[in-house]
Amino acid sequence: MAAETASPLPSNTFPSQPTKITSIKILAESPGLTSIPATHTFTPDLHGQVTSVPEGSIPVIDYSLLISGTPGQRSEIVHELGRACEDWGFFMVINHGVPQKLLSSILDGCRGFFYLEEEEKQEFKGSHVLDPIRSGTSFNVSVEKAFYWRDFLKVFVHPVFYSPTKPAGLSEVSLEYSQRVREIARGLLTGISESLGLEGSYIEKAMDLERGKQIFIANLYPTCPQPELAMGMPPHSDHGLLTLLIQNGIGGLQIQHKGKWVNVGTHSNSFLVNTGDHLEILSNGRYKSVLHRAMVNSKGTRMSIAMAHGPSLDSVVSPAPELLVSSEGDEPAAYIGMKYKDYLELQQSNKLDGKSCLDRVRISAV
Ligand SMILES: O=C(O)CCC(=O)C(=O)O
Ligand SMILES: [Fe+2]
Repeated sequence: MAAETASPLPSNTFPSQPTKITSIKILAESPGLTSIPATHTFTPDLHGQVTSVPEGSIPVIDYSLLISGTPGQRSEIVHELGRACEDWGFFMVINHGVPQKLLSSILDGCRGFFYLEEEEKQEFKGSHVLDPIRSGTSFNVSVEKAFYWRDFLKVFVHPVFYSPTKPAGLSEVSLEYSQRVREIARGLLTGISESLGLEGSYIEKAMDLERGKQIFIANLYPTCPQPELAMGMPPHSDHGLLTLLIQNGIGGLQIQHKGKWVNVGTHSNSFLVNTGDHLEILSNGRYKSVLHRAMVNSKGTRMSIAMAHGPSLDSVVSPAPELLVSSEGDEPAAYIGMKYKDYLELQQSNKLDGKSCLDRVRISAV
């Protein structure tokens, strides 16, 4: 693995640092750290050009209108959802009904996990992509050339609920949070099905959401002495259908929109939602999976919690046949079918040669 072949770091620059970095939090807490290791350095142009979108241009979906609005309000929101998925692959959800207290509690619980002693976290390390609890650093260390300024905890919370047993209380809060967020994701997917001209329950049934995979991902991005040379999480798209994200009031998420990186900022009491690879496949490319990345800063530790909602592991995901016929004639399928489980394994493998997993299932136009 690249992490094991990295050359030792000069001891005068990084005083008390182990050669193999297993926690960015520990590294960031090293006394007198003023620069970052070569293993974690990116060339500045990787940050690319960033634009700030004018306030109000990121789509906002009022969830309460989707669930309990008048028929007219509901059809308006379904239309807005479709536009948001098509134009951005990203939107904010407000009036979702999850109490602010639960959002704070889950962020506190995850902070508690990251602040456990390193030895205590060892039992939750995991190794395989299908291990129900995994924690560690970076993104996918087996295939990366440079490492990211990020520690993470990844837990499967549905169809079987798992949780680290420490810190006390995390498990209960995580169960409640997972259930509430899953309900919202299902409500949104009902609206998204309708926006595609399908029955409301289409995605629910076709993707077997009763047994759908829900993955809880907590990210910790400690303060970084050289944020312009580091990356919290590289540009990527999420597997699955929809990811719902919250953060601790410190921004860092950027999404790609019309070829430019856009700062998303912080929006208290709302979920930031992005469409995933399997919605792109199911919709035959109408709703593209959005590229996004996380930047770091020198001012404060950032935390985010992403909740990914995918099909059941055994679902074979391919374009919905109903979307391949239109009044203008037949539309060819643009993706091959692949079992969700196989997709996850392929994504984490080193068999992609720098390509995205989506490229592997996309049928290129001849
Ligand atoms: O921390 C963020 O804002 C992004 C997290 C993310 O993209 C992920 O966990 O997949
Ligand atoms: Fe992501």
